[in-house]
Amino acid sequence: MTLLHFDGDDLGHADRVVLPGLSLTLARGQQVALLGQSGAGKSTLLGAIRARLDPLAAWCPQSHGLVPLLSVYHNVYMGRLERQGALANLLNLLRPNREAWQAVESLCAELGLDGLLRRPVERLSGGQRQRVAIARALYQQREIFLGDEPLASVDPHQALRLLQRIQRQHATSVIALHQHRLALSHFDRVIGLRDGQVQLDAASRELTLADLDALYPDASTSAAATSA
Ligand SMILES: Nc1ncnc2c1ncn2[C@@H]1O[C@H](COP(=O)(O)OP(=O)(O)OP(=O)(O)O)[C@@H](O)[C@H]1O
Repeated sequence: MTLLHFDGDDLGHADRVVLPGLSLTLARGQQVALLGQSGAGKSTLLGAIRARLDPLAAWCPQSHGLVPLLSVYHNVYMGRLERQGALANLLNLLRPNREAWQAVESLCAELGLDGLLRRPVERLSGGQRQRVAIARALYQQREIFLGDEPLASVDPHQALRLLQRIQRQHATSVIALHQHRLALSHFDRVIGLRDGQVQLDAASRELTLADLDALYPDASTSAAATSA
């Protein structure tokens, strides 16, 4: 079932079109990997998809969007802020309610963040912050998952585990990533951007690593990406 359709749309930013005349259809029930070299427009496309799908989509941004001074618990809890009234949120900031605490605790345990709920995010490693950002997106409990390189700062084993966790909860996802083997093995469809266009859009089972390499004109980038 069609989820959204871009029909020759110019996507970009206030003063700059990045993806001119973009045509693309996304369907429910598809796990989509979004590839392309740095600057190809992955974040721009994800932003446009997010704007169309809100409030159906959970969002895990590239910059993580965490509040460094607040605890892991509070950062994850923020995923559902808009579902509660202001007073409930304020009280929960001062003194977490037990139900919310348990839910966040069990989610964090699944992501290898056990024992860290009270720690300010500024005192976490890059990979731990990444997992907090994923936990916050999972905590949103939306139908669709949109992730802008959510697996960038974790090791390959963790990346696989986190991806499986994300996809178990979301039958539909669009995730920007640079791990080509994962794109072929754990996604239904690969969309590849290059030179402001969708250069590749195919079922992952029909693709090879060489097809994905062609999205990266810089050979060294390509070697780094495919080795993951
Ligand atoms: N807010 C903005 N205003 C104007 N131009 C922008 C803005 N954000 C990004 N761009 C430009 O749009 C182009 C695409 O950027 P985008 O962030 O979408 O690429 P990307 O594929 O996500 O890159 P990366 O892998 O490095 O995150 C780049 O040339 C970038 O400089």
